[in-house]
Amino acid sequence: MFPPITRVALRGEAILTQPRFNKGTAFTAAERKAFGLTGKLPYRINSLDEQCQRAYDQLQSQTTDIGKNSFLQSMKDQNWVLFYSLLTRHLRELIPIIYTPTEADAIANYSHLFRRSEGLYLTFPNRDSMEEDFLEATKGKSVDLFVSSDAEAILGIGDQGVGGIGISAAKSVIYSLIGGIDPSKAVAVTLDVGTNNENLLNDPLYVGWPHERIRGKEYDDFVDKFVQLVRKHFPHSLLHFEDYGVTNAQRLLQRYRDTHAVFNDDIQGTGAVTLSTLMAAIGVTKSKLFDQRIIIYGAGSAGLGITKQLRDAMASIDNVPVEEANEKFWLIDKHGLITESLPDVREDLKEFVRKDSEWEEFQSQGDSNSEIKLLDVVKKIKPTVIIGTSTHAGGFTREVVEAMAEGCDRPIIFPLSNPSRLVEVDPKDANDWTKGKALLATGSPFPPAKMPNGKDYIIAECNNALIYPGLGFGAMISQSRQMTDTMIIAGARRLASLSPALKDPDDALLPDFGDAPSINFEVAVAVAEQAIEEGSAGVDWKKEEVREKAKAKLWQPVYGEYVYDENGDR
Ligand SMILES: NC(=O)C1=CN([C@@H]2O[C@H](COP(=O)(O)OP(=O)(O)OC[C@H]3O[C@@H](n4cnc5c(N)ncnc54)[C@H](O)[C@@H]3O)[C@@H](O)[C@H]2O)C=CC1
Ligand SMILES: CC(=O)C(=O)O
Ligand SMILES: [Mg+2]
Repeated sequence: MFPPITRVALRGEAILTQPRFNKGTAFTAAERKAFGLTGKLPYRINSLDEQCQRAYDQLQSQTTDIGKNSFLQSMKDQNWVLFYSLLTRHLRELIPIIYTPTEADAIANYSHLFRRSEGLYLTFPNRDSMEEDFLEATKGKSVDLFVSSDAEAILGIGDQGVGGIGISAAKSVIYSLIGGIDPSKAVAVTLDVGTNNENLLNDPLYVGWPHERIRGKEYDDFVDKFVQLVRKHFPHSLLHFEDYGVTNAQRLLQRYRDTHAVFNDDIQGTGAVTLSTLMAAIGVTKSKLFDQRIIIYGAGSAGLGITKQLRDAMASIDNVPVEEANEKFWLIDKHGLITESLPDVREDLKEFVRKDSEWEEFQSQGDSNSEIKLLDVVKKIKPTVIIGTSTHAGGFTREVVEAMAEGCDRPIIFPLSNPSRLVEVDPKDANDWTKGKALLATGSPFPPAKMPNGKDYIIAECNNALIYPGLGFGAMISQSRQMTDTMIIAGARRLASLSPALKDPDDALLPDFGDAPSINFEVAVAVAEQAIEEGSAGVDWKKEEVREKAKAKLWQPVYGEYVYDENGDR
C-alpha cells in the first residue's frame, strides 16, 4: 500500500517546486498550514480527480502531438502524482504521446525544445568529475533503477547525441506508469560521448558535447566508470541499457551480465515480447516454434535479440539442438541475405550465416547485383514468419507480402520498426494484400484493419514496453543479482498465456496496451517466481508469497498525507 503518512522536510516554495511532493491545489488545509502554503495557493482545495480533469482540458487545448508531449513534460516537472494519474486515466490515448511515436520527434528536436534537466548527464569531457556528478544526482536516494542510453541508435532515428536522455526518461516513466516502480527510485542517464549526427554537430543550439563519438578504449573506460559507480553505490539496482549502437549493445551486455543485474531492452526486451507474440500466433496456426521458417529483416540489436530469443525458446520448448534451431532463421541486412561470402559480417551473427552453396543461383549474377534480396529469400524458402527490425519504411512490399501468402496459409508478419512512419509495411496493407489471412503485430500503435467479413482485426502492439517494466519489476522485487535468460522466458510465457487470440483466433495477438499495468504485473510475478525457483533471488520468499509481496511493492500515483519534519525526505 501507499504509505499513509510521509515526513517531508521542505516548506513553502521548496515543496511547491519539488515534483515528488508537490500537490498544488490538493494540499489540505492542515498541510497548507504546516508547510507555509496558505498564502501561496488559491483558496479552493481540489481533489486529484478535479486536478486531472483540469489538466486533461488544458492538454486538449494543445493542437499537435509534440505540443501535448511538451505539456506533459512540464507536468512531470511540476507534480508526479498528477502526471502519472492523468496518464493512468488515459493510458491508450497518452502513451503514444509520451513514448513512440511522438517521443521520437521530441528527441530529434531536443536542443530546440529544451526547458530543464531530466536526469543525469554524464559527459565525456567531464569524466574526471563523474563520481561527484553521480553522487550529487543520487544524494539521499535509494535508487533501484538506472535507465541509461548513449543514444547511438534511438528508436529507428539513429544517433541523437545528448537527446538520448529523452529515451532514458521516457522508458523510466513507462517503468513507473506500467511497472509500478516508484519514480523517486529511478534515475534516467545519458552518456554523452559525442555524436556523429552532422545536423546536430552543425546546429548552433545543440546542447550536447559537439564532438564526434569517441570509440575504442576511451569509450569502454568511460562506460565502465559509470557501471562501476552503479555497482559500488547501488549494488542491488537494475541497470537498463537502451538504444546503444548494435556493436556496443551486445558487447556491454556480455561484459556485465554476470556481475550485475543488467538488462538490454532492445535485445532482451524485444526478444521477449516478440517470443510472446509469436507463441500467440502459432497458437492460432496450431504449429510448433520449430515448424517455423523465420526471416529477420534488419539484423541489428533488435533483430539479433529476437533471433536468439526465438532460437533459445525453440531449443528449450521443442527440445531440439541449438544448431538445428539456428537453421530455421534467415537474417537479411542492408546488403541482403547474410551468407558466407558477404564481407564484414559481425562476429555475433556468425551462428546464423547461411551457406553459399544454398544460394548459388543468386550469387552467380556478379558484383553488387549479387545481393540476395528479401523477395528472393521469400520465394525460395517460403517463410511462415517475417519480422522487420530494419528501419526500412515499406521494406515489405506488396510483392513480398503476396509471395509470402502464396507459400503459407496464415503468414505471420511483424513489422516492428519504430516510430510508426518507419514501419516495414502498414498493417492495413498487409491485411488487404493477404485477404485478411496475415497474423499481424507492429512496434508502434496502428488502427485496426478490416477483415473480409467486415470485422475489425486489432493490430497487436509488439513493443518491449509491454514486457520490460514487468521483467524489471520482477527482478527488482526479488532482488535478483542477475536477469537470467530463464527469468526472461518465464515472463514471455506468462505474457503469451494472456493473449486474446488464445480464446478467439480472430482477436489481437497481444493484450491491449490499455491493460499494460495488469499484464506487466503478471509478468513480474512470473519473473520473481522463476528467480526464487532457480536461486537467482536475493529475498527468501516462498513462491506462493510472490503475488502478495509484489502487490505491496507497487507504487501508485495517489496523494499520501504529509507531516512536516525537519529530518524528513526532501
Ligand atoms: N517493437 C519494439 O519493441 C522494438 C522495435 N525496434 C525498432 O527496430 C528498429 C531497429 O532497431 P535496432 O535494432 O535498435 O537498430 P540497429 O541499428 O541495431 O539495427 C538496424 C539494422 O537494420 C539494418 N538495415 C538498415 N537498412 C536496412 C534495409 N534496407 N534492409 C535490411 N536491413 C537494413 C541495419 O544495417 C542494422 O543492422 C528500429 O526502428 C527500432 O525502433 C527496436 C527495439 C524494440
Ligand atoms: C521500442 C524500442 O525500444 C525501440 O524502438 O528502440
Ligand atoms: Mg529501444
